Amino acid sequence: MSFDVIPFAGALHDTASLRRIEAAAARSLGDSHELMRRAGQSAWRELLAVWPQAQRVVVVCGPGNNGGDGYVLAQHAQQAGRDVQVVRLPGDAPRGDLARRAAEAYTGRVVEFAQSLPACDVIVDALFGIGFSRAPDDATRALIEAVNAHPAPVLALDVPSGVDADRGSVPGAAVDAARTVEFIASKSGLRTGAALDHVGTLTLATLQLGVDVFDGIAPQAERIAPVDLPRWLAPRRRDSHKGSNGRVLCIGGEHGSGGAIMLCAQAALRSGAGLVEVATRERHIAPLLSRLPEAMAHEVGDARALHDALDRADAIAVGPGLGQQDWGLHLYERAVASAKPLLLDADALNLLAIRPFALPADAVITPHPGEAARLLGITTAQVQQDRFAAARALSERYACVVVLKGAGTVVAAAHETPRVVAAGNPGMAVGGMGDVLSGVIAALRAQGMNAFDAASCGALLHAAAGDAAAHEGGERGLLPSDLMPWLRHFANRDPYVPEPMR
Ligand SMILES: NC(=O)C1=CN([C@@H]2O[C@H](COP(=O)(O)OP(=O)(O)OC[C@H]3O[C@@H](n4cnc5c(N)ncnc54)[C@H](O)[C@@H]3O)[C@@H](O)[C@H]2O)[C@@H](O)CC1
Ligand SMILES: [K+]
Repeated sequence: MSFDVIPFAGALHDTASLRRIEAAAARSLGDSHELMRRAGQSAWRELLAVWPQAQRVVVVCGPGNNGGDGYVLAQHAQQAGRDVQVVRLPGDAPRGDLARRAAEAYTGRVVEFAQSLPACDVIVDALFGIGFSRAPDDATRALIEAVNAHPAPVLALDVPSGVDADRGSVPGAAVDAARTVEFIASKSGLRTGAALDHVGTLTLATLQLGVDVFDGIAPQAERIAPVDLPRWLAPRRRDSHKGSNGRVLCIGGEHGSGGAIMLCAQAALRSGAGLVEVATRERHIAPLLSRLPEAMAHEVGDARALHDALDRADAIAVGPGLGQQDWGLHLYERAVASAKPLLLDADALNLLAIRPFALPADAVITPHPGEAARLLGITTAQVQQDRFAAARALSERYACVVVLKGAGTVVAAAHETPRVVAAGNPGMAVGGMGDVLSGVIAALRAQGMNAFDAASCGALLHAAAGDAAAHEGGERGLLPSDLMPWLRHFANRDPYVPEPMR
């Protein structure tokens, strides 16, 4: 059976799985070269469809099979009457049989890269694919920089060269592609971290393989996009009441940080919580209630009031503006000890890093890379080098669900396939955005969603709202408050939403 869409649309694979899939595909076709032929041909079709006017095509070929795909494309371009040049580094003639065969079939010009690339309308990046294995040396870096400095758009084959297709990191320099056509299956590393600045628009060429080539190979991660929201956000029952929609308790707002807990509470209400209470400093209560009369706010100096509020809550968000002084520490300890569905963010994570309490089962933490680094005792750069590994390590160390924020948010939990959020934008890198996310996830928990789904759906809802708000008025100057109407929109919307650009 042939198919154009892989069986599990959000499936993401790592390079080890891809090697196994490729081997199964080669066995089923009885010829490895056929795969390369199909890869090069589909990439050529993609180039033709996107840049039909392009007459001059430069194909930058590396020494491996990614280069082999490039020679196949070059041959198609030449046969179609285009002005084609293959450019390669001195010493980068094809090394393996497959790529050599593809190179021999191409009879056009091959030039060695010196300092600059020829004038052209499109550059095809066939330097490295999933075989990229180390930081580029000086000569390779110079070639990558020449590609990026060239005015022509770049079509990357399988992976933008220089991007680690498993981790999403860029150990040296990487090609900035306008488009990347992935072969056979989508790669987990192209959905998170630094990779997102290099991939451009991602498309998938399935090479007309049968579903059987995926037999026994589980995806490493799942890509989730706004179209997936209805999976979790079914329409409400007609006879629901405010109690059945859950009561959220938001804890935080030390002196000087009252806005954080207000944003958290407002986001919880806009994400469908039936009742929202806020435990905060007394001086924040009046401004909070004047902005958000739907919330109930308490001064928590009184131990009885805190006990009752904790007892009533269906889910607790602790951390926004909490501070790390005695007041915050006390509230953090009480929240963790409550054994209620718990969301920890911001200062609650800083307190967790220095006072590692055992978290209640199914707690959710939402660190940004800096907080994740503190929680793991490593550097932020190390977190970003492998965001999947960092999220997994956090979920194991703290026995909780982890939402590792940043470009391509990763949601991880023990015994679950990690999810990567294919939405969100750099306008969301602004103070207060995390407080909104905390409120969203706590609201979904209070409405009965399990921790992993609430974390995934909440991260997606937050990102979709951020994209809609940015679409309205731009990324710069986007405020967390701008997301509020969009949270409501996406929490209720029709099943159909256009796919994002990646
Ligand atoms: N194996 C298969 O069945 C298929 C492979 N295909 C293509 O083949 C690619 C994988 O091919 P390969 O495994 O040959 O690997 P690549 O072509 O991605 O790269 C491996 C080559 O690059 C060198 N290299 C890696 N990192 C380097 C660095 N930083 N600096 C300098 N040299 C470096 C390696 O020494 C090796 O020679 C896929 O991404 C895909 O494009 C497709 O043709 C489809 C079928
Ligand atoms: K490439």
